[in-house]
Amino acid sequence: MGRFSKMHGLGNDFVVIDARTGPVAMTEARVRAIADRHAGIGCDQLIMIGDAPDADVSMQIFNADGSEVEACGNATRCVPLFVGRDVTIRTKAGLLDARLIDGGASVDMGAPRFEWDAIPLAYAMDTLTMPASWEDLPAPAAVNVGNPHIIFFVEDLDAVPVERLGPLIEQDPLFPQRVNVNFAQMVGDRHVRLIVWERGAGLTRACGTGACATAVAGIRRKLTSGPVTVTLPGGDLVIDWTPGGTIQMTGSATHVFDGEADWTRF
Ligand SMILES: N[C@@H](CCC[C@H](N)C(=O)O)C(=O)O
Repeated sequence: MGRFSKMHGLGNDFVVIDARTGPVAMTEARVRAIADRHAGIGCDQLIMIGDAPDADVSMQIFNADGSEVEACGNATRCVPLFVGRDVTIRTKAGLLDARLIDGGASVDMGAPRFEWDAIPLAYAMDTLTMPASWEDLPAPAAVNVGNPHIIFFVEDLDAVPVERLGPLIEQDPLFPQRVNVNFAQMVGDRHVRLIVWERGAGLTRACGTGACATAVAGIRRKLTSGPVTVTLPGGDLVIDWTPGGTIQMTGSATHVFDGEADWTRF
């Protein structure tokens, strides 16, 4: 039997497995079965915490569709809560520092990247105002914050057909590794509303890296300046970034329950 914790950051939920006590073989099919909300435990992402030679712990991140990815902001805030103290975390996107605060955590998410081949895009173009549009949504920005994001700043967020456009853009051949799709509306000088269609997970209640990418794109476009409050369907994150620096993300992290499961049954 293997132990796990059910956790979430603003309703973006995780099955967190402690692989420090023994290896857990995770296949794409097994992740999909565990993440299944009807026949499995149910989660947006499955997180495996392990040992790391150069950090307190390592974190592996799997989307609900079984794909392994580089970064997950909301899960990163859950890691110090899971471990019980401030931690350095080795991820595929680099080494991250996560500090516990009252009710959540603050994380240094590293420096964003803007080069077209770092997003990555299929061919060279300006990533601040992309010469591309989907239906009547023009000129998005692209940012890599460990994982790839595209951000549309819109006038009326409620009018965007997120569930129709999200998967279409996620799978567009312009994005060789697919993409997380962010729809954002400025609602104040330092306040943005955001809905995210996540690569490999679909519509989630919150996306930490999406909030980081959106705040960075808004600051680069001079629509806002940090710290920026990002309101997602699941609640608020505060994101701070100054050009040339690293991104600071602060917000809640929640432990729901602990359980045991026989992973070979999935
Ligand atoms: N929910 C996450 C992002 C998870 C990974 C993402 N779907 C991807 O494929 O890159 C967050 O809080 O950042």
